[in-house]
Amino acid sequence: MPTYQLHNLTVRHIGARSSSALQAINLTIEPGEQLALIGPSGAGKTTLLATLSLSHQPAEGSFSAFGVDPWALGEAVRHRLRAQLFLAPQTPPLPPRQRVVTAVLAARLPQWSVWRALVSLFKPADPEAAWQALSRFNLGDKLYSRVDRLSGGERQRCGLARLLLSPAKALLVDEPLSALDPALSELTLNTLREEARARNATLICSLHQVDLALAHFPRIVALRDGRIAFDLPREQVTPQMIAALYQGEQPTEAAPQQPDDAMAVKPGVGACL
Ligand SMILES: Nc1ncnc2c1ncn2[C@@H]1O[C@H](COP(=O)(O)OP(=O)(O)OP(=O)(O)O)[C@@H](O)[C@H]1O
Repeated sequence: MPTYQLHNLTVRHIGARSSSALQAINLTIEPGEQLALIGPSGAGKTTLLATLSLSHQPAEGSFSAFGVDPWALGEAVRHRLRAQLFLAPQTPPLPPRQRVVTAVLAARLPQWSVWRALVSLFKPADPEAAWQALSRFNLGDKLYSRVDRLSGGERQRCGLARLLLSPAKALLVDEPLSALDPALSELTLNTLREEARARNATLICSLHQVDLALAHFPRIVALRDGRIAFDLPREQVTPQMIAALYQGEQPTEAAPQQPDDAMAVKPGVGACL
């Protein structure tokens, strides 16, 4: 059963004056797949991730997650389905005065009773697990720091450490590298991919760094103006396609990277732009 199946999907933002944020989206995403969403600013990447995390109800078309249409379910059942999905937004909503350990352990709230959750606010329930998750993003030393004392990149990785503690089977990650240097970007993508592989979870990650998307992800879904421009194995993505996708835009380039495994496309994508 696919993790997601979208057919002719249209999504509109409430109150938006312009046309749909997503139009005629067709996508089938299998369990364990790892794919990158690319495309210029405003293309619809965040909207698609929000739709996949059940934050936006589609206006038209059909949508299923784990074989069911979440919007045909009652609120309580849909809420339980949400526990299977984890969206890591670009700017994680972390309470500023909270300790990092508490903020990270909050990923387990859906699994806890109200009583356990309340107690954990005062005495973190499993600091060792939080430390391990943070350490995988090179952030173990911030376990007891206050969230508002973290740098932008540290906050971003703190948000990703939450993902490691959630039991989700679909990991949705929105521009995780926007505040990270090249070495941490590499570490972050490797950690996310390892985690997804270890739990056979689906990983969908939006990226502005086209070279990193091609180096790390076997499948590339490109959006432009709310539509899928192409959906291809990375070996079939050509520099010309990338140039056309970003025509009139400037995709972000990271420092030169070595692909982590064999790939036919040379990531010299920036050169043609
Ligand atoms: N809350 C909102 N209300 C109205 N329109 C919105 C809202 N959020 C996004 N949009 C519009 O929807 C379209 C898609 O935006 P979205 O944020 O999904 O793009 P994106 O590809 O993630 O962009 P970026 O790379 O800049 O983050 C844009 O035209 C944007 O202006």
